[in-house]
Amino acid sequence: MLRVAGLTRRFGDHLALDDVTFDVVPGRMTGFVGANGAGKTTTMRIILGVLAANAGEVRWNGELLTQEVRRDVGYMPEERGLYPKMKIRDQLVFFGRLHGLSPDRALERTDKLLERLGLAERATDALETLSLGNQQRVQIAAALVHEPIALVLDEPFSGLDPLAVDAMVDLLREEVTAEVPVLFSSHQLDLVERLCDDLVVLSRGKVVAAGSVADLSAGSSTTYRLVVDGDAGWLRDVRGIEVRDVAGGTALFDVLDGAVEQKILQEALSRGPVRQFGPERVALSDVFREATR
Ligand SMILES: Nc1ncnc2c1ncn2[C@@H]1O[C@H](COP(=O)(O)OP(=O)(O)OP(=O)(O)O)[C@@H](O)[C@H]1O
Repeated sequence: MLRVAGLTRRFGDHLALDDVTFDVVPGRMTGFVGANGAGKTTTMRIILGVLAANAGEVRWNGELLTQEVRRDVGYMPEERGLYPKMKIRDQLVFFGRLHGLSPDRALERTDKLLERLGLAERATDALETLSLGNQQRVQIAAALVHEPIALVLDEPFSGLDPLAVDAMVDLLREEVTAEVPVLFSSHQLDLVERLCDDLVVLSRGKVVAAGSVADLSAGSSTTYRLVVDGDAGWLRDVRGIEVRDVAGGTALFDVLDGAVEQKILQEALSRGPVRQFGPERVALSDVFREATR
């Protein structure tokens, strides 16, 4: 597990990170979201040791993250860091070697990744001759080539077309299944909602929400939605709930007494077909807006 604990970073008078603490757990994909300037890139740079913190620490499986272990973390920096004139296969092999792979293994991994990312035919082309989206695919390959123990990816999906997003998502899911903790930042909340198991929301340098996407979007679990074919107005006479809204067959209500929920379902079924019944979920964009207000 990757643990970020109490990270604080100042740039002059500006407090960019204020006691930032969260975990990136193996077998789970963690989304890192926050408005422009919230401190995501700064946090990721500190994790990778590119930038120093004023206070706090980064731990890997309980131990302080050393430079040696950092070498095994896959990183996709915001500023992207590839060589424009170098052939893409050569540079991926180079990065694999830099991180300690044997020449054979580096080549094997490179060709597998190029194949998976639909770039096998471009293997001997210089990076700069590729479209920006394809350059980004090479960038993710560079983060993955050395079989990293954890992945820290700064905006890996920005600028990608839907097919490239899917190819990258498949690759990342394989890493997650192999118990590699994955942290990625993104402004695309729909993508984050689709992909992530866990979420960390940063606002002006502070963690303002963290936890599983399921928990964060469960909202107030006492608010229920009922959708029936007939009129749901009868709910107004039920004790133990507070009706928020009824429009035809659709009703939104708060359960004040836990036991009443199943009785309502039975009553609704006895009156006709029930199309929907359960706690109301909150869209991630609303969770984000609420947390960063
Ligand atoms: N090298 C630096 N010198 C001075 N200020 C910096 C430096 N790097 C970051 N900052 C400031 O720290 C704050 C956090 O920036 P950071 O790039 O980490 O945010 P972010 O969440 O990644 O934003 P974005 O979504 O726009 O990429 C910002 O106010 C930024 O201006």
